[in-house]
Amino acid sequence: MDSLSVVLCFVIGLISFVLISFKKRFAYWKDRGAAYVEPTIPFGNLPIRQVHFIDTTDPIYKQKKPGYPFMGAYFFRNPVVIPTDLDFIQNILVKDFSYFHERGMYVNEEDDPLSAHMFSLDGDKWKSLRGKLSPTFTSGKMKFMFPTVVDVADRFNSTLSEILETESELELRDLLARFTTDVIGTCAFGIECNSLKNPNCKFRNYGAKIFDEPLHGPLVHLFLMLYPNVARKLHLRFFRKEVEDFFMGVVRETIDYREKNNVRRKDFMDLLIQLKNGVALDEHAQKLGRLTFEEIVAQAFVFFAAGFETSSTTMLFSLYELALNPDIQEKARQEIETVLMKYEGKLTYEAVKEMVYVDQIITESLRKYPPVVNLIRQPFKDYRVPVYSIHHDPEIFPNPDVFDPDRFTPEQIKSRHPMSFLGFGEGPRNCIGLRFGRMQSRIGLITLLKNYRLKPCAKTPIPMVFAEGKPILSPKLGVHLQIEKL
Ligand code: HEM
Repeated sequence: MDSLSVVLCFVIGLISFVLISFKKRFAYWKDRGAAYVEPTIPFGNLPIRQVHFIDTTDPIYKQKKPGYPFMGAYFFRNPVVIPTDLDFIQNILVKDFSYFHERGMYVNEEDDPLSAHMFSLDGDKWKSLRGKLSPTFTSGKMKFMFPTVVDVADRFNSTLSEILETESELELRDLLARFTTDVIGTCAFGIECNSLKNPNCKFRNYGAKIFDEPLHGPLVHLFLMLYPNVARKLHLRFFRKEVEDFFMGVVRETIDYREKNNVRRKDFMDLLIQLKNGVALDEHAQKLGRLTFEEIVAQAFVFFAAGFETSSTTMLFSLYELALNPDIQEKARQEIETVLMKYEGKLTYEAVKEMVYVDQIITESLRKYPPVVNLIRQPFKDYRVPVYSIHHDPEIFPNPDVFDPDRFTPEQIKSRHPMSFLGFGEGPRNCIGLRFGRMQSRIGLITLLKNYRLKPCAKTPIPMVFAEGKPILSPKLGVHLQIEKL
């Protein structure tokens, strides 16, 4: 045989080997009698072009088959479960939680201490942190932080009103991200960063870097999740070093200052410092040991990362829908005025709790535009609960494209399956910051609706187009609205 024939044989052999191995792998769901979507080599059921995360699961969910609790799919060569039945989802998230408590995210404590935060950690470390930090999110603690959030909202309002002296149409995505950055900057780090007034505020710049300029592209992210041990050996990080240095520096300075000057404030940092010093925050809470400095930084960081963009996009989509639905906007404004009159014009914790229609608007916005579009659980296979698809399933929410806050009256909620709304996830691994997220979104919305009327303008994206490749559901080109001072 000449050398060309040898090379040809080798190439043909290699291709045959790869094809047979893919074929074998792609028989996984068929062999088990599951309902599945036919995969293609090499991406499985993943779309080839750069897409939003919705597109990784929604086309599969839409092919769901009656009588089957899930659709089998493949992300590259890996079999993935896309649950389609709400009882089955309840088993995963709640009833069988003891088997489904892991997310399987990449953590590299040594090279990248920020990655060791509660969202990514699994096993005993997650359990211990969740136990330690749950008492920081009780309704009592929310009441304690409420005045701090209202102060930030007041500052936000006065800066916005200054901007509106010269402009009437504004892009709101960045503006609202600045508001929630200021809230979390104040509540998680105790830093008064008026990022709205100061566009070069470091908190906003580093916050934007986390989501808008991730260190790696989607392929490397997948590599980190699929081969974490190799990635750790290669010392691969998840977050940029400069982001780590910034957050480490801020937390170190804050703790040093507070401990030296005996400063106590109504914020998460105060609660985290107490945990560092071994103080049990809740009489019922188990004493689970102290938090180390690195653990404090990683948790303060995740409060920031998980808390600012989720809440700002919740407000953003709510305002977008209110601008398109002036009747709903007026009804909300009337509720705000009526309740405030009862409380002598003061935005108190109790007043906000009474504004139930505003809360229904937030929930309806989270239904139509859930910031986290898939929930991940990884017992032994990858499970992706398709939140966006469930929220848009006409069998669960008739006319899903219509924005209707009345879907969330107590009677309507009772009439549906408990797993039909998953905006904050469900079960013991749901969103720990749910109360805080709702609180800051309510305060922000109330402040804006009380003082301004919102209308669509020529630049408003109708219909909404989502940004591709972003972990949090967000509009592609921001949301421009016309804002009138009342
Ligand atoms: C409207 C605002 C928010 C939304 C829609 C939201 C949504 C979510 C969702 C869907 C999850 C995953 C739940 C699951 O897998 O079942 C999650 C987890 C988490 N969220 Fe939020 N979130 C919001 C605000 C916040 C805030 C303000 C904080 C912190 C201050 C926060 C901190 C976290 C953390 C630490 C986790 C991981 C919990 C764990 O693994 O134990 N979130 N969030």
